[in-house]
Amino acid sequence: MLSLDQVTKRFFPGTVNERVALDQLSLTLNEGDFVTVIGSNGAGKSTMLNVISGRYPTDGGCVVIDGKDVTKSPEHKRAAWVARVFQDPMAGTSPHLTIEENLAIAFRRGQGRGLGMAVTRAGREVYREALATLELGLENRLQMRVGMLSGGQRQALSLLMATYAQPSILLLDEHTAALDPSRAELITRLTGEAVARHNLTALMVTHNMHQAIELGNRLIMMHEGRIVLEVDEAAKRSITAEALLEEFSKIKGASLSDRTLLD
Ligand SMILES: Nc1ncnc2c1ncn2[C@@H]1O[C@H](COP(=O)(O)OP(=O)(O)OP(=O)(O)O)[C@@H](O)[C@H]1O
Repeated sequence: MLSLDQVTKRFFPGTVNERVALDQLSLTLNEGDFVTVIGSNGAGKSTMLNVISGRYPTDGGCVVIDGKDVTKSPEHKRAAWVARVFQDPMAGTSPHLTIEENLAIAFRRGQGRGLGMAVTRAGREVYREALATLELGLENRLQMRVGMLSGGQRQALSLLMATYAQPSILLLDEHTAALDPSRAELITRLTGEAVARHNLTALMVTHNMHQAIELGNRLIMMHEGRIVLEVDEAAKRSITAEALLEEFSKIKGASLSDRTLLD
């Protein structure tokens, strides 16, 4: 479903500022895997997502999605397979369009151009049904402009828009970090539900240890552009935040990100 094979990414190569953000990183996600990613500051977590989405070209190795080598595919082409929810709740939706217009665009993703944001009667029923799963009452506010929604409501909508079209890979980029604790809790729950409903393959970067443990069936820890710990499905069921911290403290020179939330 997703495979990174010996992927290297350098910034400012050949200069005194050279940074190796990803160092021959290899990772495979099988269909339905949901991998949570934690690590130190500057470990390469965001860079890994950017290399998968095609935002950054690689300096070595390859990225394979659904058996297709997409290493050289630009971001807009990979958008047919890769969906992403960003930290900023404002990033995933268009504030000047209504809820139903945003959904019309998202739900037609990958079905070619033409209808754009046109809303049909049949479409409206589909949107209402999908919005009802969020349990936020948005199904009764289809014609409201998205700019009027709260950050938590917008992030819930972004999540729905990213997951509904069942992307081959869902990237979650600290997508609850900008929300207050109760909204973060809601989005965490909705994330688990959406991934399970569509049997999605997902990769989630988080600084929230509780979330990293609660969500997903596998966990990886990154440091200096490499994966330094992999927790498989069986081990993840019983792992604790304390055990993860203990593992991290064994890595020479490593400290968990200063934004880490322990509960
Ligand atoms: N656009 C960029 N230009 C130059 N250097 C970059 C760029 N993006 C990332 N880096 C560098 O690459 C390394 C990895 O950064 P990255 O943002 O991927 O880490 P991260 O694990 O997401 O960190 P954090 O948890 O602090 O957000 C860092 O040394 C960072 O300074």
